[in-house]
Order: sequence, then structure tokens, then C-alpha cells
Amino acid sequence: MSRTAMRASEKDFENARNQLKLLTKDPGNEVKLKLYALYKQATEGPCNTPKPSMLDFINKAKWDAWNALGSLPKETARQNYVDLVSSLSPSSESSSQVKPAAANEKQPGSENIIVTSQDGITKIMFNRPSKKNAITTSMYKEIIHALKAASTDNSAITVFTGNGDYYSSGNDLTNFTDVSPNSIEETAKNASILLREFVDAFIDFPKPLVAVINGPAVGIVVTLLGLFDAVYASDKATFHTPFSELGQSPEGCASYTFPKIMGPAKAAEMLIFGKKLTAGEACAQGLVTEVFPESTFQKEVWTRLKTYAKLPTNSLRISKELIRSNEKEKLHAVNAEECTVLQGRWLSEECMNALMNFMSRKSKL
Ligand SMILES: CCCC/C=C/CC(=O)SCCNC(=O)CCNC(=O)[C@H](O)C(C)(C)COP(=O)(O)OP(=O)(O)OC[C@H]1O[C@@H](n2cnc3c(N)ncnc32)[C@H](O)[C@@H]1OP(=O)(O)O
Repeated sequence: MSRTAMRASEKDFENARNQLKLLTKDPGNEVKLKLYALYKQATEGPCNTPKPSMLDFINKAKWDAWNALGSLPKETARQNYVDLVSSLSPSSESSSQVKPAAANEKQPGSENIIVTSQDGITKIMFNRPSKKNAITTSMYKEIIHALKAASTDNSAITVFTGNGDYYSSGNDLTNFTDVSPNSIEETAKNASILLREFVDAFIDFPKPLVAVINGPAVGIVVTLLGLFDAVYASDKATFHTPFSELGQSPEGCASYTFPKIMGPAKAAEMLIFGKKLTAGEACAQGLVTEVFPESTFQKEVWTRLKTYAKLPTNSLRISKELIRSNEKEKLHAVNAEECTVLQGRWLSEECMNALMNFMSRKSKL
């Protein structure tokens, strides 16, 4: 996936400003507004000026773009500015496909997440089909980075999907198994911090977020769906959160979103008892927006998404903000609480036994 240094320095920022002056092609108003907003956020922080009048179109558009960045930290805005300028430079590919990382910037396992951008859609694809797209520690980090980049790129919507027969089998259970006994507490603490940052990136994501569920989904990729704006599923998809079986507890804000979406009784069947739902059941319970026959799934869904991606991008973002903003504070609090509880669960005997069972089942096969 495309990546530059995680934190752009003042020098990188200055270089990007100079690079911008050398552009030979007008990047268009939308990009210029993004650059303006990121520059203001990076240098002054969150929007702090009075809203211009409705008739002051240009200043109003600039103000809206800056204001839409909310409380994005200055350093992140600086990084996003540098990334955006770099994507516009003449040396960048003319295609909107996100380039693979340069050899010296490539992180181990970075090919496990593929990010592309086309037709107004940024697609983030789990690409580890031989392991059913199980998510490793480095994949969590790459997804956080990809979401941050997508929040200010040119696309209208962002879509998650999986390569191969699975959407994703959730957390890679070996994340916790290659750990020496004396560093287990530290590993649990680090995992809890990472999980919190990961889920926060979904809570704060400003554009419509869509899941294209191509096959079975397990664990965290299911719980996160409560934070998505639309979920399209193939009829061969299933939805499974086997937390109790694993000695764990819900994450991804599902302890809050699932009871709201499907009612407490149905949420309990999934989150406490680990009932696996078919796509049809998940749709009947409101977790899935629509189910498509596997034979026409990809064609129908991507055609629809391309149409949606042509809608005015600011309007899409603003409508999402209206729908979601009241919940943000609550969701961050729920996320923090779930991560704290999980950190304790990962150190429990129940969880250790479940992980050992998974490993021994693997070694017998
Ligand atoms: C730091 C943040 C932490 C956030 C926490 C999140 C919680 C969760 O996400 S809980 C959910 C965890 N996931 C699971 O419990 C699923 C475990 N996997 C399975 O039960 C099965 O593999 C399967 C039902 C998904 C698929 O079974 P199937 O028989 O079709 O295929 P397998 O031969 O089992 O799998 C192929 C290959 O993939 C490996 N694999 C699959 N899932 C995972 C996984 N989650 N973690 C690690 N590895 C996984 C499996 O071991 C096989 O590998 P080998 O070919 O090397 O044996």
C-alpha cells in the first residue's frame, strides 16, 4: 500500500508547499479545497473563524472544508497534506490506483492490505486469502493509516472487502501465541492500545463507509459493521462473533451498537452465545443493508457503489456527520471500556486455553 513516513516533519511540509507551486496541472477545486483545509488545520489547528454567510460562496466552501476536519490533530493534517501533494506531483502515476510502497518504505506484510482508488471509491481489501484474511498486528496499523489517508483523498466513499472466499476470519489468533510468558502483560496492553486506535479510526471516519462482504466474516470485522454506513453481503456470507468460545468479550463498539441495531435479545445471541448468522438473518436483524445472490453480487454491488460515488462528496460527508455525530462521544467511551475489558480477558486462563486449543487443532491437521 502507499505510504510515506508516518509523521511528516516541518521540512517535509515546507517541501510539499514548494512542490505545490511547481504543479503544471490544475488539480481542480475539490483538491484545492482539501489542500486549503489541511494547510489551515496543520498550521492553526481546528477551524476557529466565524462561518461566512451562505452567499459568500468561496469563503463558505473553504470554511466548510476546514471545519469538516473537526479535531484532526495538527501532525495528522500535516502528514495528510504532504501525502496529498505527493499524490499530485508529476512523478506520481497518472492513474488513481494507489501505488505499491517504494522498496525502502515497505512494511512487512504490507501486501496483506491492498488500497486502490478509482471511480470515486477508495477500496481497502483484506488480501491474505490463504489465512482467510485473518488480521495481523501490522495489518491493523496499515488499515489505520489507509483510513487516515482515505479521509482526505479525492474519493467520495470508502469500501472494505476481502480477497478470496472469506471476507475475514477476524483477529489473527497467532498475534497472541508467539509471546514469551514474561512479556504477556505488555503484549496485552499494547494490543489494547492498538485496538482502541483502530476502532477510533472507524468511529471518526468522515466519509460514507461501506462493507462489501464477499464471504464469511468472523470477530472484529463483524462487530465493526455497526460503525459502517452500508453493508452489502453475498448470500454465501455468514456473521460470527465467537467471543465467549475464545474466552474474550465484544469489541468494535458492538456492545453498544448491536443492541441498538437488532435489540438486546438478538445482540445477546450473537455477542454472548456466539450464534452464527446467515446473510439473510443478518439482514433481517438490520446489521446488513442488502443481500445479493453470489452469482451477481460483485457486478450489482460495484455498479451501485459507482453510482453513489458520483453524488456530491461534501453532501455525502455532511449527511453522514449529521447521522453519526451525536453518537461519537459515546462510541469513544464504549471503545475505551471494551478495550480495557479485553485487555483483562486476554490474560485470563479461559482465553489462553482457547488460543491453545486453536493452535493444537491447527497442528493436528
Ligand atoms: C489486536 C486487536 C485484537 C482484536 C480482537 C478481535 C477478536 C476477534 O476477531 S475474535 C475472532 C478470531 N477468529 C477466529 O476465531 C477464527 C479462527 N479460525 C477458524 O475458526 C477457522 O480457521 C475458520 C472457520 C475461519 C476457517 O476454517 P477452515 O477449516 O475453512 O480453514 P482453516 O484450515 O482453519 O484455515 C486456513 C488457514 O487460515 C488460518 N486461519 C484462519 N483464521 C485464522 C485466524 N483468525 N487467526 C490465525 N490463523 C487463521 C488457519 O489456521 C489455516 O492456517 P494453516 O493453513 O497454516 O493451518
